[in-house]
Amino acid sequence: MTNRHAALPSPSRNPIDPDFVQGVANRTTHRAKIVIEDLDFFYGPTQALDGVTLDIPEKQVTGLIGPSGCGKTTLLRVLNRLYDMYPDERVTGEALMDGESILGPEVDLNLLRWRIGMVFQGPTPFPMSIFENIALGPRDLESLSRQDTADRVEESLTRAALWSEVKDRLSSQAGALSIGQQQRLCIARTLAARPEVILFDEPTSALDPISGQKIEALIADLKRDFTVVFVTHNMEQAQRCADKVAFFYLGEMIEAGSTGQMFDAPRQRRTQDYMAGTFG
Ligand SMILES: Nc1ncnc2c1ncn2[C@@H]1O[C@H](COP(=O)(O)OP(=O)(O)OP(=O)(O)O)[C@@H](O)[C@H]1O
Repeated sequence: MTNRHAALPSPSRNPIDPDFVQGVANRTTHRAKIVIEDLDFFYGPTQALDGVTLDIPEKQVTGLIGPSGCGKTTLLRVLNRLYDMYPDERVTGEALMDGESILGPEVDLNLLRWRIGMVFQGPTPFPMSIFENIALGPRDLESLSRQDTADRVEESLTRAALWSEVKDRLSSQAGALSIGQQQRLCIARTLAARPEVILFDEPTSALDPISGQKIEALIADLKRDFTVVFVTHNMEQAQRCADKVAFFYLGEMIEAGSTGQMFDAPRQRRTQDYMAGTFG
């Protein structure tokens, strides 16, 4: 990796140049955990991302917003290489984590998905017990002992704010949990891998308001230890949870900046219109 990603745009450039201003807003003062550079993505002939450049700050929450079909989910799918399972999907450009390519052919995809976990829109528990849902991955992949596995299950469920609700019924089927609990179980399953980055794709859209609030609180807490990226259609949720917001439109990343700046003083007309509810 070159070190051009780590630095702010050169101060010798004209500071009123809008590209310079946007560059500063996009590159926050936090170290970038992930750097996305000029990324294009194609589903067969359909281009879904067009020249996306974005830094994801470490141990911060980054919210991806924008109207339906603008490429938010596609970007998450790129970051943990889900597209790799589909031969007609392809990406160009670069995405780096800690300076190393996520997209190169040499990347160990199992390890990558361990380091970059993903929580989907609706809960996707495995048809097995609560305990096994969490234990399955780390026990097999890290060859954990029985006790270490049990400890990891407790640690993960505690961190996902579910332990007190399920500790007396760990052998029950996960499918018997409420939908909100199932979503926290899926978060616990992701945490059990001890990832560095967690991607959430509209994590509360299938939940009732109370369950949604619990997930929001969880996201806010997780950034103490993890880098979080989440997709949301809910502007209030973006304001409550995100430190940084990136606005997408028709596959392009139009504008990114601190949540305060993006909501109080968006620079681009399309961002203003979207925030104001004029379209989308
Ligand atoms: N499997 C696919 N095959 C072809 N085109 C796809 C596929 N999945 C998504 N697309 C297209 O790619 C574009 C981006 O889709 P994506 O799901 O990333 O948008 P999004 O912003 O997450 O939308 P939403 O907010 O509705 O979830 C859209 O035009 C969509 O129709």
